[in-house]
Amino acid sequence: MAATLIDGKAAAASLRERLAHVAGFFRASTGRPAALATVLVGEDPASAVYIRSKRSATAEAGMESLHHALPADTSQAELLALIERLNADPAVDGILVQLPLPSQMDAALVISAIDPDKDVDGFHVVNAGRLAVGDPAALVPCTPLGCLHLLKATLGDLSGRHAVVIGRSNIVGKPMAMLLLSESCTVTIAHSRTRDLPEVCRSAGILVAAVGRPEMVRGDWIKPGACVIDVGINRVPANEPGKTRLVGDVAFAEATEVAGAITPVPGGVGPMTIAMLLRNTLVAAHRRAGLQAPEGL
Ligand SMILES: Nc1nc(=O)c2c([nH]1)NC[C@@H]1CN(c3ccc(C(=O)N[C@@H](CCC(=O)O)C(=O)O)cc3)C=[N+]21
Repeated sequence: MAATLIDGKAAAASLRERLAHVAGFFRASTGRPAALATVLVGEDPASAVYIRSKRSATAEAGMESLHHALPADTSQAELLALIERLNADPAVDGILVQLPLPSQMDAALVISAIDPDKDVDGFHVVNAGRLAVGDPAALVPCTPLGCLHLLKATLGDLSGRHAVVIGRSNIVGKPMAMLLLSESCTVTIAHSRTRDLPEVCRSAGILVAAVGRPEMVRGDWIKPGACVIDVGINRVPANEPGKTRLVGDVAFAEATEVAGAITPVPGGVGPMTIAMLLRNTLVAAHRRAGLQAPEGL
């Protein structure tokens, strides 16, 4: 029996529709749109594509997209000066500095310069700390937030389930584990050094793969009926010469024969990441305006 396909594209579309209503409410109550400032340094083509989708999603939801494109040879001091201006600008609710940054920049230092209450990526150590201690003021990284949304939509209450997260990055693995813990899951964080990784994965009712290795998770690593969330977005050579295709961290064709439900790549977690960026921007905007954000946003 093939697994249920978790349609992230559809879930993201319906979330974005709801967010557009909230954005309209915000605009009507404050007389200004919620605004997201994006910063792109250099011309990495993949980053340019991602920024374009984020900007068009922002505008489509009735929010303002303020973009700053800086040349690849921008100094760190210049970037920090821009962040200071955006921090001080009352019309800016969210600041996103697209990663990766060019090599002359220290990404951790740049992120630490962002006002935590405008840090809609949730990458600032203050937001990581807030998430870790369960402070509702936390802005939570968009990708794990999107994964959690899909898990709850698929499974309902997650409490007591065993979740295995493969990957320990600050952007996905660690915050994902924190979110699952806050939902009362039993959480295992596995990684490249984990002994008997397939066996650990086989114990998971919820398996989140965020390692960045194409199709690493095989069908026989999956517990029958498990819910599998594939965070990987890996570009690999396609059958046709010169062409590429996207695959996840999970070998989809094998996994779908075993899992109860699974996200595809593309069309799974990726679209949810962008929807959650809009969500975080609206949350930040409401807080900054002293307004109560709608329940369940
Ligand atoms: N400061 C910062 N914040 C980020 O959130 C951030 C970043 N930097 N750097 C790059 C990564 C990557 N990322 C994605 C967002 C959407 C899709 C997405 O929508 N993917 C589609 C299609 C992808 C395609 O066709 O290439 C899908 O999975 O269906 C993917 C990846 C956000 N990132």
